[in-house]
Amino acid sequence: MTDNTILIKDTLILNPSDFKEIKGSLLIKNDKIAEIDTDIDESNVDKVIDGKGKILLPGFVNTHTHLSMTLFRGLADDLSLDSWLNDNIWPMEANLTSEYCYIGALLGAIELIKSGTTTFSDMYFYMEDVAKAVEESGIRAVLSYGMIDFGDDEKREHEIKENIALFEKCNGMADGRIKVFFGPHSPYTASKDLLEDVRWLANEYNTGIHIHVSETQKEINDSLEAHDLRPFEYLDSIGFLGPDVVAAHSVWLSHNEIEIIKRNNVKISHNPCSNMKLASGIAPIQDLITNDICVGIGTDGASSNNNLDLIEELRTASLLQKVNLLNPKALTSNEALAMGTIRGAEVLGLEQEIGSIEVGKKADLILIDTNNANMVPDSSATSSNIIYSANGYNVDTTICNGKILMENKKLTTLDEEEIYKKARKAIEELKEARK
Ligand SMILES: CSC[C@H]1O[C@@H](n2cnc3c(O)ncnc32)[C@H](O)[C@@H]1O
Ligand SMILES: [Zn+2]
Repeated sequence: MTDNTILIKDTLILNPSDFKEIKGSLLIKNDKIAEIDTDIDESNVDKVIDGKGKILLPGFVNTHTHLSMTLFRGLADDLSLDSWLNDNIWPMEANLTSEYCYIGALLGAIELIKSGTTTFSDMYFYMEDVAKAVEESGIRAVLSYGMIDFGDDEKREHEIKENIALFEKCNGMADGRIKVFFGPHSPYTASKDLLEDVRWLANEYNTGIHIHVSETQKEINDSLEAHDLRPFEYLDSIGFLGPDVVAAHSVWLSHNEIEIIKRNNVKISHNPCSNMKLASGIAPIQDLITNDICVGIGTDGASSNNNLDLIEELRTASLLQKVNLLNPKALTSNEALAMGTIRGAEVLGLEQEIGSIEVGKKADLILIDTNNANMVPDSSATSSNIIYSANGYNVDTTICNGKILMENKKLTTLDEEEIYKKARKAIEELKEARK
């Protein structure tokens, strides 16, 4: 079989693992980066992309989302987490079907690809249908089934069976673009037995765990009441934590909990827009980074954000730390860019494959077009122009696993209009079913 080659020529390559900039070209061979040089011969190359006036970056990594929830965008705004979830989202989710989750995931995949995200980590229901959307769209994903048992033994067994079935069916699927984690929803919805079973299963299957932790003050108070311990103290006390645990939100942390996170090498997914919109709080991200804790970025679902634009999420993360600490040097544009790429890859245990631009790594790459009003002039450092000035709409090309998913803003794998039509119909039906 002959190699499939793509040359991205005459571009500005910015590698967030060392922030070195190269003016030159990059050659993709099949699914991997094959060569990076100031000049690469373009004869015998299957496809040439002109990168002039563009910045080449690794694709962004969204470490916490619920892709099918894109259907619920704008459905329940201006609410606290408690009321958003209990009175609005859970009643809507009761009527979800595999088809709705599939359409919601396709809708989300369009938004991810268009705004430069090539990998996302998801915890939700009907995950085999999300896997189907991942396979068809060409994106990369870490999928987990969201397990909730509220202490019910029968439910626990069912939830565990679902996540194991997902692992057995989908781990390694889509040419290896899909990995499966275990997804206990949170310490307040998953019993101690379920959390202990998940810890054992993650070791047995040699995979990761995706969980919401310490999102609101209410969660801290409830945990203190139930266990006399804060959420991370409780998870530590039952031996749940480890380097394979990805804790979303992690907003309300005591000094002792930061120590616990560090000691267990737990990975954090920071979700600033969702935390702001639900008025949950401000996570101590600068503190975590200073403590050498690995922090990636995530949007959470589009129902609590309300979009999946990681450039906007990184900008918000940076500005929020600055204003919270009254320190303009907090979460710099370099730190934010790393958080959206190489740190995100580390959070998901994928740093050997993705997250930076290096020969031998997977060709998950994006081009940002600087010839847009909001990016001219580019007198600042390149990372500053991306984090402080750009947004997802400036992405014009997205490549995942060596395959072009969007070129010059045109999607190659998904039919936008068709999916928008189906998504509009799906949410109307779901709203009708709730009445
Ligand atoms: C059991 S599948 C995932 C479950 O999580 C819900 N969810 C979405 N966003 C949040 C959040 O910020 N905190 C807690 N739970 C969240 C989602 O609606 C599903 O029910
Ligand atoms: Zn979430």
